[in-house]
Amino acid sequence: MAEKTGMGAGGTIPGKSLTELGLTARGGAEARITGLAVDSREVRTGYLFAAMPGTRIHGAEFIPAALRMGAIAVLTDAEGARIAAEALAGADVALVVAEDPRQALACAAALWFGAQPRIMAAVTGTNGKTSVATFLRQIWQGLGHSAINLGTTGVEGDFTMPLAHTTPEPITLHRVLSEAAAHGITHCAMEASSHGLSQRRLDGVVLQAGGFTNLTQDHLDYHASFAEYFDAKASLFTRVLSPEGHAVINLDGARGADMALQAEERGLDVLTVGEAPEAEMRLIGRRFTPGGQVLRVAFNGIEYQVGLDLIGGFQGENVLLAAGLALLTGEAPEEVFSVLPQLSGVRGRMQLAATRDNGAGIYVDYAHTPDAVATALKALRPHVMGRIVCVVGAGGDRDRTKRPLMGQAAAENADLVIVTDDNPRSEDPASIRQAILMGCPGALEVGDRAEAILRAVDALGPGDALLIAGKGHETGQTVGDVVYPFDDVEQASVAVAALDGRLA
Ligand SMILES: CC(=O)N[C@H]1[C@@H](OP(=O)(O)OP(=O)(O)OC[C@H]2O[C@@H](n3ccc(=O)[nH]c3=O)[C@H](O)[C@@H]2O)O[C@H](CO)[C@@H](O)[C@@H]1O[C@H](C)C(=O)N[C@@H](C)C(=O)N[C@H](CCC(=O)O)C(=O)O
Ligand SMILES: Nc1ncnc2c1ncn2[C@@H]1O[C@H](COP(=O)(O)OP(=O)(O)OP(=O)(O)O)[C@@H](O)[C@H]1O
Ligand SMILES: N[C@H](CCC[C@H](N)C(=O)O)C(=O)O
Ligand SMILES: [Mg+2]
Repeated sequence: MAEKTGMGAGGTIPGKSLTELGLTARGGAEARITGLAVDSREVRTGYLFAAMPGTRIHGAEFIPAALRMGAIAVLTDAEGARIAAEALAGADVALVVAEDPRQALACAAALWFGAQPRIMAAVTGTNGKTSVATFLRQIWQGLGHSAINLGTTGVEGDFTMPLAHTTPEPITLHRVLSEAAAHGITHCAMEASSHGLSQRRLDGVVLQAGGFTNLTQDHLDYHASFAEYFDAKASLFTRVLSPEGHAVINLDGARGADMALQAEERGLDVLTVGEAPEAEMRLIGRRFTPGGQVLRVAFNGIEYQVGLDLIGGFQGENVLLAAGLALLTGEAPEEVFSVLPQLSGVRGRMQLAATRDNGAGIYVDYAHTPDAVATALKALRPHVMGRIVCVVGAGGDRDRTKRPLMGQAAAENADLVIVTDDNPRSEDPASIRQAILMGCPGALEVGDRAEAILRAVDALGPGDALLIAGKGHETGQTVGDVVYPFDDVEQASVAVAALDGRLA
């Protein structure tokens, strides 16, 4: 889905001066603008064009185009001002040169739209953001609040909207938040992706609390090193949250202790959760049941027993993090623990998609990192008496180094692995599969995802289970620039129907 990044006055919102948006133009020019756009193609008459340094090209290259479209103000950095010096010299335009133009844009967008839900929490980490944000939204709803979660699966809850990014760029983000507030939404749980944090996409949001799940390998195509990736995630606690904010850290998650330290050093009020003995909200016992798990949790000297209809220990971890965020945003512990049994699973996360006539279960999960593949497969073990089959692929135009590690995680934790395609995008699908196969040389290679699922389902005997990893809630397979309709849950049902003779 294309995200419209421009947003103007549209006749209802009065224009605002640059000063009102916290921006100072060179030479003191005081323009009154009618809208903001980060893409020159969305500029309209009277707009401010934010010319950002991109990963492919500097947005300043598009300043002449933006001026032709009617921009009367430009926000950029020193390099951008240099690039467009000629176009800017001859134009009647207010020029704002900021040291950190992305942060300036984030704050300007917040001021432009001027409203957000009163209570906001952001969740970061490699895996589990969507899950925690969705559980937190459900907890708030269970306690009677009008709430949304915002991220990979769009805006969900009491106000819905599709989104193209996990953390949208600031103009889209603040437009959505102000519309949600106008619809009476008081509580919002949002995801903070590492791209979003490093591009300052959420720097203008007023957050009460931040949550951290874990940090393992992903996105090393974008971040120069793992340390830089950690710093991007840590910036939720070290920059975005105000020092009066709260942090909830999953101590069981990789790098949890390091993240807690960062949050404490910033002076945040930190709540730690997990099985670790030093966790303040502590998981002291867990029993898996056929359809879920029962947790025993100790908090503030009281023990709570919580039954969850959720498969996978990691989902229990995510629920505790969400519960911690609910507590630090003002809810009472006994009320929070009382609504946890009502939580329902997140679409495409350990979702039981179909069951064969012989009883074998087929699960769809969004595992698209090495740790997630291992975690999801390990999570299935206590529920499976027979073999575990895994269908796995890796996305094109994403971290290449994670591919063999995903293959290895599948081989180590499943009994049969089928390597297939998952959004090859601009890359050659066969070479992505080859990279995965380096980590699981004994695996079967079936490029066509529908056929891979069919063959995996066919391999299931009584007591076996299948994990279809990587696409979760997605409804398309992106090959080149084309998105073909594709839904793992649907394909699982189709395969079962075909093999168990349930077709009409
Ligand atoms: C790597 C990345 O995050 N890129 C995002 C970034 O693009 P960029 O800055 O690199 O853009 P660029 O192509 O170099 O262009 C530079 C500037 O020129 C502007 N431009 C470009 C063309 C034009 O005609 N006119 C114009 O003004 C662009 O709007 C941009 O501001 O800013 C763009 C505008 O906001 C985003 O659309 C784009 O997301 C791309 C499409 C993307 O795929 N991002 C993914 C990787 C992403 O952000 N994912 C995260 C993480 C998901 C996870 O957790 O796994 C997410 O939050 O979704
Ligand atoms: N706490 C966790 N620890 C390890 N793995 C997890 C955890 N939570 C979720 N996962 C794995 O990660 C997958 C994605 O979960 P989820 O969508 O909640 O993560 P995310 O951080 O939002 O991902 P994205 O980066 O795509 O936004 C799940 O399907 C599961 O395989
Ligand atoms: N937010 C993740 C989603 C990956 C999902 C997987 N299906 C893929 O396409 O790699 C990303 O954009 O890297
Ligand atoms: Mg997500």
